[in-house]
Amino acid sequence: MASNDSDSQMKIVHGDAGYILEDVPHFADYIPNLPVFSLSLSLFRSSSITYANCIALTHSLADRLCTTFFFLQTYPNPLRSNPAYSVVKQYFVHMDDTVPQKVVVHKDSPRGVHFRRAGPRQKVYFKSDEVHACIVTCGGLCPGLNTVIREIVCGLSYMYGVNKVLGIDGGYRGFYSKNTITLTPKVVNDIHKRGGTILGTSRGGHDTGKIVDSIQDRGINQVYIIGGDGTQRGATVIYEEVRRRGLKVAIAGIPKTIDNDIPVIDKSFGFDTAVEEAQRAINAAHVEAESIENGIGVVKLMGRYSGFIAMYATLASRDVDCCLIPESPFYLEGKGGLFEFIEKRLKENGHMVIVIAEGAGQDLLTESMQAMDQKDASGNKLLQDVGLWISHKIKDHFARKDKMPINLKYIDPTYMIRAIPSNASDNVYCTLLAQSAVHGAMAGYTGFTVGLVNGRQTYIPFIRINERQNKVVITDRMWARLLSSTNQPSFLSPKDLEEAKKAESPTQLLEENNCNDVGDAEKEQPPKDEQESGNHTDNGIKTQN
Ligand SMILES: Nc1ncnc2c1ncn2[C@@H]1O[C@H](COP(=O)(O)OP(=O)(O)OP(=O)(O)O)[C@@H](O)[C@H]1O
Ligand SMILES: O=P(O)(O)OC[C@H]1O[C@](O)(CO)[C@@H](O)[C@@H]1O
Ligand SMILES: [Mg+2]
Repeated sequence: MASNDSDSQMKIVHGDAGYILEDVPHFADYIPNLPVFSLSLSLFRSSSITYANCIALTHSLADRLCTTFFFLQTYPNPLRSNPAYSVVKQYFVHMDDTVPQKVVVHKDSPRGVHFRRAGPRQKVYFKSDEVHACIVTCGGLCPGLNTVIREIVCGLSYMYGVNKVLGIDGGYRGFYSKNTITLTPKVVNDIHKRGGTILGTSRGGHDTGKIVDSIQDRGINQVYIIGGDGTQRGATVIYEEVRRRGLKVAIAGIPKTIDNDIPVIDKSFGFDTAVEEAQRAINAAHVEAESIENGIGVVKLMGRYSGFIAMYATLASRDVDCCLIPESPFYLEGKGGLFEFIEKRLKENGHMVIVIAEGAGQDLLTESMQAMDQKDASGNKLLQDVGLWISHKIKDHFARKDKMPINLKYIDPTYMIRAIPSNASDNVYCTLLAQSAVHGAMAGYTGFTVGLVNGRQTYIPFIRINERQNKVVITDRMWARLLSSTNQPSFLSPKDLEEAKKAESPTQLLEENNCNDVGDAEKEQPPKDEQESGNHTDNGIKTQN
């Protein structure tokens, strides 16, 4: 049984044994079906024309009606006759295929939340020459943006014979304030080898009415929106307005962020590339630090609210002695503080490397500096430079009379790790995301973000993507692994720890239940929210297959 939830963004379908499908919207939810076959039959009965002619006649009439009044009509998927796909056994995704959000389960656990599996469908809701697609990139840069653009253009063209694709220049505001760029497979052929986005990007400038007017005026019927959490929220209101106007326009989101702060999905594209590039900075910091007495290398990495890049770059490098992230509070002075740890490590090893995410320690900065309450055009808080601040603090501390002399080098590669082209693995990931988005839009789905869940491509309702930010859970095993790898203190006071446990209790509960005590879990079904967030993986980020 299906029921519609908040603004029809999520259709919930319940099945046996606690199965829940959090489905994505479809044109059929709000555009009336054209009764093609009843029309054909009535014509056939009432006239002397043959049945075949009658079907052809109604189809052509239906085509015209569809174009004018947005009635729905389906067509066989052109991939059926595509030599690349016709040999693939079971190429089309079964309409009942869904992917579980949680793969670690107990014997008697409910089956839990599922998402619709992405991929090509038997029937499509657009004829190739009817499609007029557009692509827009918003928010900060991220490795792989050009690859996604390339693969949407090539996917539409090579798989579905679609040749009308526009690039929107400079983010959301480009819909109404700039010219468009014509995108063809030839134009995008080499772009995956370049960093950035050939379409340009921006923050702010989201005027829903003007954007949808522009979509309508240009006759666009597929909109591919590539961007982070803010962008996906913007895509949601565009979808809602499109639906309110009853337009046959598919709105498909492709999640982008090197911060990896988008929930539900295994990880965002470009993240691997950013972590890899961060190694070069960490390596340089290490070389500098170990070449000089009491050398300290400080590296600042991106991560406004989520410390995934810092955590993964630290784990990958093995040269890092201390990793500081926004999710884990720390303090400088006194027993158990950062200065004490630095002194200890320098005495042990003669050098050390500190990796700090840009959003870490912002509370300490505002304590010691004048509070800066500025925001960017999208409303994101502008952060103060924690790398510079902590470098000064460490230098000042060790410059005191009774302290050891230190040599500190500060490296800030923040923009360098996101302005590069994607690596091989991200390129493959970008290709799959782009192709899944194209299949979804062609199949009439809308209001969805495409994403990898437990290694499978899925369509996720916008509402699930918007409901929270993905963060490192410091009471999870992955952060514990990092602490044991660097052998750094957690810097958490008992009060901090208590708060962290409270904030992230669902995950912690699940982990505890997994290892120690299943009693409580069996006694009481956790609320829906808790069941969902208990899907943290052993590595904090799931890898793609
Ligand atoms: N709630 C919202 N409603 C409508 N538009 C929004 C909303 N939040 C953000 N946007 C728009 O989305 C675009 C991108 O947002 P933002 O600058 O926050 O980047 P992002 O997509 O979160 O990417 P990242 O933070 O990873 O760089 C901007 O044009 C912004 O105006
Ligand atoms: O300087 P900009 O372009 O606003 O981007 C900075 C922000 O973008 C991000 O990389 C997210 O895209 C954050 O980590 C960072 O705070
Ligand atoms: Mg964001």
